[in-house]
Amino acid sequence: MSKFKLAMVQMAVGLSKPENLARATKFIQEASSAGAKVITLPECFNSPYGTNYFAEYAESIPGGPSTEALAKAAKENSVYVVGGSIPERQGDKLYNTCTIFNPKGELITKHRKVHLFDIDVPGKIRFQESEVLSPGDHLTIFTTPFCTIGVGICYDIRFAEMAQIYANKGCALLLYPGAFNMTTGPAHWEALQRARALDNQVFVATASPARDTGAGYIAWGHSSVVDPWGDVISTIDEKEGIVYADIDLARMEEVRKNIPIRNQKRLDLYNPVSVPLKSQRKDDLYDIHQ
Ligand SMILES: NC(=O)CC(=O)C(=O)O
Repeated sequence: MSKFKLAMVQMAVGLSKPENLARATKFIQEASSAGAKVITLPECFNSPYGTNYFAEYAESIPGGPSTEALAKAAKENSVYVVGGSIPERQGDKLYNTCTIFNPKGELITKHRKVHLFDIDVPGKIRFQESEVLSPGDHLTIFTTPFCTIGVGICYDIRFAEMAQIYANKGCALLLYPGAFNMTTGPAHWEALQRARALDNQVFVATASPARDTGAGYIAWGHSSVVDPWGDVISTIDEKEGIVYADIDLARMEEVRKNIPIRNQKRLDLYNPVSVPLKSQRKDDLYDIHQ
């Protein structure tokens, strides 16, 4: 199938976990009714985003109320659900984790944010996820009947090498649940999506929480879908809503044919960042769900 509808959910996230889960479920139903086959929630959709909240809202995966709600919603609506992220607890460690469900409601894989959001922009924003979270150690790819999809969480989008590996491994779509803020959002959010799309001639899509100006961390919003030409083909402002896009793989092939950078790389002059050869990597570096 070369065409399918993608939905990126920009939902309000508050202090009540049950209300957040009910909202996510309602949005999944709505997107499915509109014909979406792959539905993505925002980063930290079950909890406010903040290092002071992660431990309180953390769950084991699977087994917690958030993954149970997503499994049920995926099954009832017969859709792929890319569950934004939730704080995950395993042993004495916490992770920022995206769970991915198939249309039978089965958890097929999960992505733990591999690049933790540790920044300090004086006078603007200081955020140190590593004070409470541990980083993941896998890149995450899953296959659907529509296309192969690579997953990153928010800050992961800043790392071009990761996206390039996904593209080299056959991903046509990169999904980044994310929560940029009022400093980095206007400056970098769209530029990074367009950069990753242009570098790799793939579709790139983001899902942010809706903006809550009363929150400790104010999300930028502006969930979007960018096509392999670098055009923003669907987007939203800061309020709640769903961003839909028809992902047409023929468009990707056309762009790749028109501007064939993939066949023009001077690998004799620079090392490929992708390490697809088994001999060059640890066997467990990638979590690829076929
Ligand atoms: N919240 C993040 O992980 C990333 C972010 O806001 C940024 O890179 O800017």
